[in-house]
Parts: sequence; C-alpha cells; structure tokens
Amino acid sequence: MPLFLLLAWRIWAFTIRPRLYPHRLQYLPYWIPYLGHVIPFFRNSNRLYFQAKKFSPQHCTLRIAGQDIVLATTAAQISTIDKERRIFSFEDFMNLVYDDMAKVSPKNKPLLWRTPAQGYVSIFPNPKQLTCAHTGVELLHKQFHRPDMLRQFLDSSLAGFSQALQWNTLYTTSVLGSSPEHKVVSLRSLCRDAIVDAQVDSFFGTRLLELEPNLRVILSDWDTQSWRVIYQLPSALAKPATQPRDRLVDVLAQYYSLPAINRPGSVAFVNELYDDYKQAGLSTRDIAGIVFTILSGLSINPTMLAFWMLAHLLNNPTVIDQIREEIAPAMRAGVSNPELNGASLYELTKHWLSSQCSLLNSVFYETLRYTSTGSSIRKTTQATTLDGYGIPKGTIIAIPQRLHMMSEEAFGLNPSTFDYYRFQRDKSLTHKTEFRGFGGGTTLCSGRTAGRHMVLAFVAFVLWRYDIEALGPSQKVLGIRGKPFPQLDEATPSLGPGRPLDGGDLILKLTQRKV
Ligand code: HEM
Repeated sequence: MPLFLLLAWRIWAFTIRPRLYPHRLQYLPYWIPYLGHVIPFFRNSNRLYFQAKKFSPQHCTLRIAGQDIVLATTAAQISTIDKERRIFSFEDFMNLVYDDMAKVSPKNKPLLWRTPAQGYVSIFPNPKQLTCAHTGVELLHKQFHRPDMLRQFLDSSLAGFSQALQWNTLYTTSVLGSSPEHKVVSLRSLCRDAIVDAQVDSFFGTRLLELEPNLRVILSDWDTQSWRVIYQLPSALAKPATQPRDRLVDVLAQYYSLPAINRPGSVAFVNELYDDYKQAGLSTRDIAGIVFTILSGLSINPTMLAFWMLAHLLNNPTVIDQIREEIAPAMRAGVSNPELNGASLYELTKHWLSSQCSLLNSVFYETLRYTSTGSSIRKTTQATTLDGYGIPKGTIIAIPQRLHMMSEEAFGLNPSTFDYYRFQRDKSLTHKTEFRGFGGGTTLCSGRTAGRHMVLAFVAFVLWRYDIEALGPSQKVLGIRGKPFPQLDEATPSLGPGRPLDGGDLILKLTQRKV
C-alpha cells in the first residue's frame, strides 16, 4: 500500500473514526491493516495488554489477524462479563479445547453438545436439561464442591506428598546430589514429583501410574510445550507438545479400557464421566482426551504455585522463620509425622492452615497475584455493550489476569513488588474483582479449595522438615552448581501461574531440621 494511503487509513481509523463513533470498538493503533497487533501479541501478549490499557484505560480493542479482542480493563467490566454468562460465553473455547487439546474426533464432537431434547440421555438425573458437555463440567464441580468427595481426594493427596517429602523417600528424579548430611535438589522437580504423583494416585487410583510411572515427566514436557498447540502451530512445529499429549491420552485410554474393578481407588468423577460419556456415544479415546485436559489442570497449577511460593520464600529467611512459628503448633500436634493417616492430616491441616496461618496464606495469595499470567477468554453470543461501548456478536473478550493483578488501585502501593505481608495486612484483597488467581464467572476454578489446601500443606511440610539454602550460580555443593532466581515468563500463554523463563529453576541444599 502506498505510504500516503497507509497514512490516510491510519488517520481515519485511529483519529477520525473514534471521534465520529465514540461508542464503537476503540482500537490500540496499529500499522498493518488486518494483521494489526499480531507480532507483539505472539511475542508477549501481557506486555501488549499493559500497553493497550495505558493507551485507553476504559476500553481498548486489539486486532489480531482480522480478529478483534476486546480487553476487559476495569473491575466493572469484569463483573458484567462474569454475570452475563450467556452473552459472554465460554462454550466456543470449550470447542477449541475439545479439538486442539483433547483431540475429540470430529465425528463424535457434536454428541457433546446434544441436549436431552436432541437425544442426549444422561445416566444421572438431569433436571436442568444440560448438554453432555455441561454434564461433565457439573460432575467435576460436584467432585470438588461436595465436602465428602473433596475430602477423599485431599486425604489421599496430603498423605501422598507427606510420605514423598521424607528425607529417605525423596524422589531420585528430584535429588541431584546426596551425602549423609545434605541433599541437593531441583526445586521444580521436588514440587512436580511429590505433588503430581500424589494427586494422580488420589484422583485415578494407583493403576494409572502403574501403566506409566513416568507420567509426571511427560506431563511437565506437555506443560512447557503446550503453547504450540494453543497457538495452533503446524503439526511439525507442534510435535514437542503433541507427542507428550498423545502419550498421555494413550495411557488414559489404556486405563479406561480396563474393567473398572481393575483400576480401583479413583475418585467418583473418573468413572462417572466415563460411564456418562460412553452412554452418550463417545469413544474411549475421546473420553481419554477430555480427561487428559482435567489431568493437566489438576497437576500443573498446584505444582507451579508451590514452586513460585517456595522460591519467593527462600528470598526472605525472616518470613520463613515467622511461618515456621505459625505452623509449629500443628506440626508438633503430629502433622509432620509421615505415619499420620490422610484423614487425620486433613483434619489437622484444615483447621490450622485456614485459621492460624495468616502469613502463610498471605504469601500464597501474593504468589498467585504476582505470578498469574493467563487470561479468561469469552465470546459474545449477541451484539451487546460493555461500559457503554457497542460490541458486535462473535467478538472475543479477554480478561488478562496480570493486567488486573498489577492494579495499584486494587492491591495498593508497589504492585510490581512481591510483598509477603500484603494479604495479611488486608485480608479483603482476595475478594477484589481484580483478583483473578482462580479465574472467575463461568471459568472460576473448581479445584481452588483443593489446590490451596495442597499448596499450603506442601509448603508447610517442606519448611518444617528442612533447612533450605538456595544455591546461587557461584555456589557449588556436592558438585552441583546453583542457579539464579528464576524469571517469570510473561510471554508464553498459561491457564494461571506462569512458568519460569527458559527452564529456570532453583537448586536447593536441604538439611534435615532438628525439631
Ligand atoms: C492452586 C492451584 C490452582 C490454580 C492457581 C488454578 C488456577 C486456575 C485458573 C486461573 C482458572 C481460570 C482459567 C480461566 O479463567 O480461563 C482455573 C480453571 C480451572 N481449574 Fe484450576 N487452578 C488450580 C487448581 C486446580 C485443581 C486442583 C483442579 C482440579 C481438576 C483445577 C481444575 C480447573 C478447571 C476444570 C478449570 C476450568 C473451570 C472449571 O472449573 O470448570 N484447578 N484454574
């Protein structure tokens, strides 16, 4: 396009048009028509969101390869989106999850969206006349919201990682070097190995890990590469993500092909979903794909959050000491005893962690605030308005977590500083609309109570049982060199807490504490 035409278009699009139509979508200016902000978006979407909000704090639209993305930039807009679930819908993205992540066969996918009126018959009572897809979501919510069902999962998970965090049973995949007095471990592996295996055993029973003992490593390979699938890269480039995903779906399909009696110990959801979807006409492979997406959400976010929480704590020995004082009564009452059964562990930790450990909780929420880099995504099902701006049907709306979590108005001074005491000083901060650590509205995380309990207990066990030194790059212990503090990767898409940049990790020297 000749330069004068380009200039004329830009003046029209970003100077004249907004004045003529002040209530239509207002765009962050760009230079290449159609492509718009595609390059900065793929380079670092979070940076682009901040730029957009700075340009136009009340309303801003991005243009990504012909597609408009309206950013929710204020708390009022988030509230409207969370409330108007039919207008700002998530269903379109469930289809993307079924297609790209779960790889549900195109032939069977329509079965997921059938209503009872269209022939879907659930094996459960269905008074709300839900579709098959929504029934699956309800079954998961029931699993994590019904106290008895949540409890079964938590009892077993807590017992699992309490065992795994003992000096003599630390996973060999976490331990990089060892002497009678010290062990040198990778913090990322420590969190992954203990948390993922405990959760997987508790959710699926022990059979799944028997079929694939290396599941946690494959899951973490998927996790670090999953952006390739999210960005829909061509199959050759997406292979580092699709290979681990396909392996995990294979293992789940193998698991489900066994009679239920041969895979005991799972939570109810695992069989309820399978039985319902099978009856609806889906294949074992389709269901394995859908369950893979749950497995991925189940294990990755708690692991990442525990990693970041411990990493930040290791920067501040004073806070570690204060937290040890907070958890001491519970630990002395027996919580740290690896022989304690899951039910007792649950009872003891539930009480102490929720009511007596305000600093531990504060660091948990600050970690969530500080590391959340994902976005909630919706699509408008009809023409509507948001804060007075007209939004056409079929427009994508994004609620970027980081943009809101860094709001000075919501969270007080210096939001870009990690403040261990922020949520202790003001406990109401977790109720702010801008606090998107567990999403909100339709995609409010159903595993949030379980996830919080597990991460708090995991961190408490580690801090109580071990003296920990994070080794810097100039330190070497047992031949293992330390690493710098990991940087948060703000650019790669995530569901919640971001990953460390370039495979970042912390190398820890553990010594058993004498308590
Ligand atoms: C502390 C750990 C966790 C964190 C930080 C976390 C974070 C999140 C976030 C930010 C979302 C919203 C994404 C969006 O808005 O699109 C979400 C949704 C979701 N999370 Fe979690 N999550 C955690 C633990 C879990 C666990 C243990 C499960 C168990 C399966 C789980 C399952 C889900 C599911 C299924 C959704 C989709 C919404 C729904 O529940 O239907 N999460 N999570």
